[in-house]
Amino acid sequence: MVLVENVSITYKSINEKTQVINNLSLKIEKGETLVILGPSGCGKSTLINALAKTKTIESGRIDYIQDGDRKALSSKVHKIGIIPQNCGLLPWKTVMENYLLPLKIRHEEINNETNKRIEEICKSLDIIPLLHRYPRELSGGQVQRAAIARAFILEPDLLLMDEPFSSLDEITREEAQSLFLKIWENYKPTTILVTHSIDEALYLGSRILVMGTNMGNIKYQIKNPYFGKLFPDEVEYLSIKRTLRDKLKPDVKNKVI
Ligand SMILES: Nc1ncnc2c1ncn2[C@@H]1O[C@H](COP(=O)(O)OP(=O)(O)OP(=O)(O)O)[C@@H](O)[C@H]1O
Repeated sequence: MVLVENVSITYKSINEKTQVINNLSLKIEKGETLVILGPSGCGKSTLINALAKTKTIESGRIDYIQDGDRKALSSKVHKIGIIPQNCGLLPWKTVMENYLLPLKIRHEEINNETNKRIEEICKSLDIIPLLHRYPRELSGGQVQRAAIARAFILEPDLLLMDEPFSSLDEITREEAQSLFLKIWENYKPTTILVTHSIDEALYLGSRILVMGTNMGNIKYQIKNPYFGKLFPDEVEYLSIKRTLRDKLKPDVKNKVI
């Protein structure tokens, strides 16, 4: 489980300070897919960066709790997988080299089991023939599938996804989302997904949060019993969609202090 407690983040420039996240508290249960929806600029990517430990928090704490053992979330201790919007693959390394690098950085032994896991994941995402290509030699959909594979090969304790499918056309996006779900079902990592798409939230999220303009304020949340499936009742689907759209309407701007 990941616990975000009273976290605040402010960006400071020469002329101003912008408080983006204000006293945010969140609990992400083990094995859930938490989707965060919120108006543009409310701080979703900032939160993902804080969880990925690439943005320092100003106050509060982010902890990882496993079997009653509570530790500060750390990329040195915990495996944090990231699927960003721009794929995040290093352009000067082949797809396979991109997969091996995070394991080498963590000093993990690359043994038969690792090779089997890589093969299994790549097979289910249909990217075996692409393993020796460079990212620039792949289509947009292939790049995104390669990035999904990289995150799962790490066997992440926490999987972070920042608008991972937003650059894809509709058909490719649906295909990548289904492949993602198929592989997610096998590993069920604790997942946080940021998206602008209500349809994507309802397809991939077991719980959906709508944040206010100044993130810290959770405006609305629902559990989604149909995640990964089609809603059995279209009227119910449209009604939930309408509610989420209403809750997403922006309120006040980020506070300049
Ligand atoms: N490096 C930075 N320096 C100063 N302000 C920043 C910086 N990065 C982001 N911001 C500001 O912080 C706020 C939150 O940005 P963030 O990218 O987290 O929002 P978001 O909710 O992910 O937006 P979007 O949905 O449009 O991607 C925005 O007002 C943005 O202008």
